[in-house]
Amino acid sequence: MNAIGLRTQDLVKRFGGLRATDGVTLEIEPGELHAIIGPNGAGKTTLINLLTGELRSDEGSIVLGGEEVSGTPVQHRVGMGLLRSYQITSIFDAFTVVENVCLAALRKKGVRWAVWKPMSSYGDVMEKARAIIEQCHLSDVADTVVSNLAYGQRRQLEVAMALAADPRILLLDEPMAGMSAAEGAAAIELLRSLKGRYTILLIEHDMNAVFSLADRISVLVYGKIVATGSIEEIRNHPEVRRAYLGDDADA
Ligand SMILES: Nc1ncnc2c1ncn2[C@@H]1O[C@H](COP(=O)(O)OP(=O)(O)OP(=O)(O)O)[C@@H](O)[C@H]1O
Repeated sequence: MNAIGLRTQDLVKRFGGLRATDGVTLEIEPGELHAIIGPNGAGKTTLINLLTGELRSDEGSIVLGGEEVSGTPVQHRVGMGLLRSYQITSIFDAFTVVENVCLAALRKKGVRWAVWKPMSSYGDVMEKARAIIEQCHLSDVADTVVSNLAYGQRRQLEVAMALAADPRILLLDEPMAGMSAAEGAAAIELLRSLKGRYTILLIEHDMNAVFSLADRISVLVYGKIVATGSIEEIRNHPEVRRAYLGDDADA
C-alpha cells in the first residue's frame, strides 16, 4: 500500500480574535477513511486549508508520512501525494472526460501537453486515464465533453483527476454536496471502492454517507475536536449527540 498517514498536533489558526482551528490534534492512519463532521462554521474547511498548505497555521504541527510539513508550500505537499479533490486542478469544460484525466496525469508527471499533439499519442497516460475513468464509473461518458456532464458526473471527474495524480492521501471536501440521491449513491460506491487503497480524509454533511463509509470519525465543534472514534462510539457519544446530532438523534 502506498498510502501515508497524517498527524496534527495542537494546530491553531486564528482569524483576528476567532480561533477557527483551536488546538486540533488528529491521527489518521495510512489507508484509513477518516471523516470529519461538525456543524456549519465549525472550522472544517479551515482545517483542510491548513492541511493542504493553502492557509498557514499559527501554532502546532502537521506531520505527513513522517515529515513535518507545516511550513511547506502547497506544491511540496502535492508532491508528497496529498491531493484535494477539487481545486487541485481546474477542469476544462471544452475537453472530454478522458482528456481532462490525461491532463491531470501529465501535469503530475511534469509533462507539458503540446496542443498540436493528439491525446492518443500519450499512450501510457491514456491507458492509465481510461483505467481510472472505469474505476470512477465514468466509462459511458469518457468521450463526452465536460460541459455536457450531469452534476454528479462532474464531481466524480474531480475525484478521477485527483486519482490521476497518484495520491497517497486524498482530502475530500463535501464530495456529495449538491448531488441527487442517485448521484450520491454512486459517489458512495466510488469512495467505498477507493477505501483502503488511499488514506482518505472526508468532510461531509451527509450522515448516511459518513456512517456507511468511515473507519473513524472526528467531530469538530467551534474549532475543537470534541470526539474521535468508531461509528458506534460517535453515535453514542453524549457530547456529540448534544452538540451535533441533536440529543434525540437515533441516526
Ligand atoms: N478567511 C477568513 N477570515 C475570517 N474568518 C474566517 C475566514 N475563513 C473562515 N472564517 C471563520 O472561521 C470559522 C470556521 O469557518 P469554516 O469555513 O472553516 O467552517 P466549516 O466548518 O467549513 O463551515 P461549513 O460547514 O459551513 O462549510 C467561521 O466562523 C468562519 O466565519
